[in-house]
Formats: sequence, structure tokens, C-alpha cells
Amino acid sequence: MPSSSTTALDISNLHKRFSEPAVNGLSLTVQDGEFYALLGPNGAGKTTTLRMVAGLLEADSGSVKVCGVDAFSDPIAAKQVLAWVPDEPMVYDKLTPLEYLEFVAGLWSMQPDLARFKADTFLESFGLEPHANERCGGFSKGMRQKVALAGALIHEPRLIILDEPLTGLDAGSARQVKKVLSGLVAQGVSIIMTTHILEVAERMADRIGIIAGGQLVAEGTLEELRKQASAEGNSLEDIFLDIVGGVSEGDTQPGMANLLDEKVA
Ligand SMILES: Nc1ncnc2c1ncn2[C@@H]1O[C@H](COP(=O)(O)OP(=O)(O)OP(=O)(O)O)[C@@H](O)[C@H]1O
Repeated sequence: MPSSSTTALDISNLHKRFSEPAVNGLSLTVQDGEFYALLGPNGAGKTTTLRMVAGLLEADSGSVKVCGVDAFSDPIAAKQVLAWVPDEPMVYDKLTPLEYLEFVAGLWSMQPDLARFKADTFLESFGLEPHANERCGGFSKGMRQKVALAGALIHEPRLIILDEPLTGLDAGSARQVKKVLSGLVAQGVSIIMTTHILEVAERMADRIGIIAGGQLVAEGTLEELRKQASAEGNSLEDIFLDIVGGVSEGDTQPGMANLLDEKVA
């Protein structure tokens, strides 16, 4: 059972190697009700870390605790308190959003009345109400993303793990998703999210962790990061580029420059 610990996520000395080390002794914590943004250049190990936390990839060593539950020795209990939303979410084309959400709620053995209430609430929050009874097969990528996100949130997880949740969303959809996430954090839910949209991390995150080469190279509030960086400017972009340098790992392209072109509402 989850403990009453105030730590929603406790990652300690996590390692994962493919042909090269992808995650190399990473440790970080996310407190209850905290919004934590995980930043890093391409190939830094962000997705690999989150996949291990979500129980989708076996770690070589280290430990992960989700709301006090050891995710490696008790993965089912850990999965009950977390939500995982990958960057390419999957929904069933032949189901309508309402059917999909009721199906997912059924997998969690939720009471039908509560499931319907939660489904209606999310469909409204994500502007999907008018499409509640249309099949997902005809939906745009952004609409499918919002349906998948609603499905991941319906069982009232205490820790939400999001990998690039805003990629591919238009400004209006991004705003809807950000509003839902902020509302959940205000209720005490914890979020760890990867993003290349630094403006989102700057605006939404309580704390920001920067990883490079599979290791946490900086962490703190925006103010704390400002003090750690020697950047002349003081935007998160300046701090980020100062800390990780301007070049992505294994990449000859300028680091975040192309990604920073993405703008959100
Ligand atoms: N299944 C895999 N098999 C082999 N190598 C992998 C696998 N998954 C990830 N890697 C490698 O591990 C390293 C970290 O990848 P990861 O996807 O975690 O980075 P990331 O920080 O999420 O990058 P991005 O910002 O581009 O999504 C990369 O070098 C990647 O090529």
C-alpha cells in the first residue's frame, strides 16, 4: 500500500545502459503536489528514465519509489497510483471518447457513476464534449492526445508522468491541457513532465531538473537555477544553454534552437 510519505517520486542512483549508458546514476525526488519539469538535450535520458519509473523498462540498478511504493518490487501497486502518458499516446479507433474512457475506468474497477462523471468532466475540460460520441478513428492527432490523456487521468492517480504532452497540440488545446494539469496540482497531485518547450517549464514548474548524459546536472526553482548558472540573461533558455551547452548530445545540430521555435499560448 502507498505510505503517507510526502514524496510522490523518489528516484535513487538509477542506471540503464543500452549500447552506451542512457541513464547513469540519476537521483531526484518529486514532492506531493509538486510540478517538476525534466529538461535536457535530445538523447539525455529523459524518456528512458520515465519509462523505468512507469514500469515499462527494466532498470539495470537503482531504485524508484512512487508514493512510498517500491516500483521495482511491487510494480502493480506502483502502477495503481501513477499515470503514464507517452509522447505518442494510443487510443482505440473504433471507440468513441466516452466509450474509451468508460473502458479504461472499467479496467481500474471504478464505479460506473464515478467513471461517467470523471469522463464527462475531462471531455468538457478538453473541449471534446461535442465529439464524445464520434469514433476516435477520425480524430486529429491533438484530439487523440487529449482523449489518451483523459484516459490516463481517469483513475485519479497521485503521480502523473508526462512525456512531451504538449507536442502537436495547437495553442487552444495546449491551454486546455495546462489548465487541467494546474488544477490537478492544486488538488495535491504531483507531476513530472519532460518538455522541450522551455516557456512551459518556466511558467508551470515548481522545480526544474536538467539532465545531460543520463545524469542530473542541475536542479532547483527557476531562481535557484539562475544562481547556479553563469548566464548573462536570466530566462530559462539562457540558463539551460549555459548549463548544457548549445549542442545536443550525439548531434551536430544546435541544441534547443529549433525546439525553442515552438510556442504555446
Ligand atoms: N530502446 C532503446 N535501444 C537502444 N538505445 C536506446 C533505446 N532507448 C533509448 N536509447 C538511447 O538512450 C539514450 C537516451 O534516450 P532517451 O530517449 O531517454 O533520451 P531523451 O532525453 O528522452 O531524448 P529526446 O529529447 O530526444 O526525446 C539515447 O542515446 C538513445 O538513443
